[in-house]
Amino acid sequence: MSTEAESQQVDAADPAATEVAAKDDIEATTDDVALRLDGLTKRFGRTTAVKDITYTVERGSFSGIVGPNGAGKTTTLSMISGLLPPSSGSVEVLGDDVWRDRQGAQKRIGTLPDRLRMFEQLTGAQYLSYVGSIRGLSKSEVLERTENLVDAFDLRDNVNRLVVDYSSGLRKKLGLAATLIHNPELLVLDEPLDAIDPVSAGTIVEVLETFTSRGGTVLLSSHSMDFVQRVCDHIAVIVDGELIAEGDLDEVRGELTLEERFRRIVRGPEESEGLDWLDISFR
Ligand SMILES: Nc1ncnc2c1ncn2[C@@H]1O[C@H](COP(=O)(O)OP(=O)(O)OP(=O)(O)O)[C@@H](O)[C@H]1O
Repeated sequence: MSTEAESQQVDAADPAATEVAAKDDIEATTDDVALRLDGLTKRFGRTTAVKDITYTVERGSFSGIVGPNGAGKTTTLSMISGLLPPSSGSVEVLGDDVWRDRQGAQKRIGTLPDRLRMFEQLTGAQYLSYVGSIRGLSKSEVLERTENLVDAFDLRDNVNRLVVDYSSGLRKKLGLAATLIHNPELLVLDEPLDAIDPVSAGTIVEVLETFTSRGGTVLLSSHSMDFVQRVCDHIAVIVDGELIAEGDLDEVRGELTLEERFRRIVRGPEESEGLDWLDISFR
């Protein structure tokens, strides 16, 4: 018997060693998880916007949440980011309970909320510097990272203009750049490509793919099935606040395109009904 095999046999007979090995296994598994939702629920008065969602996102993955309008995507992402307290259930980011140590968790998360408020009278560069400084970066880090982000998000031509003059797409790009300035481990992005032109979308996807290739994790919501299908390796479908399908892209869509699968899951009416009067073809 080899020395290694002998030691394995001895370890297997030793309860303490077995316990250590089991603990290592659990830690290895926990290490692979970026986000764990357990029974996450949000009620607004009589409306239950998010119902008992249990969901796990692996570290390094590019995960997409899809669902019809009002399904509960924004509410879910807001609870994950520490912006909206859950009614019940828990959110763990990289092993830490977000709602037990919100500030600690937020250091590890970069958030692009649904309606991002910005300081309108700052220039793009000043806005990034401001976000960097409240994130606790040194002056030199702020300067260096602002420069890098301006280039990465192709904001050079607009960086000295006031935010108030930015278009919706430019605001979104600036907001996305700001989510990265503190080098987070998890990005939580609500509709990141909303109002973004195709060229800028390509730029953003490149940045996000670089982020995941270096161990970061992305969780985003989107109404664009094309985009989700192109970039996400894991998908969750939420309807009426409930998680009704999740898995790898191929598991969720099967033989169909994601858009077809989504339509079947959500069962929207194929045609608009009751709008017969909306017809000018014989005028
Ligand atoms: N602050 C609030 N007070 C009351 N109801 C709310 C509040 N925020 C959200 N809701 C309700 O919760 C449900 C889920 O809303 P949410 O914004 O999370 O959906 P969504 O999937 O992001 O929708 P969309 O795709 O249209 O952005 C909706 O019925 C919405 O009206």
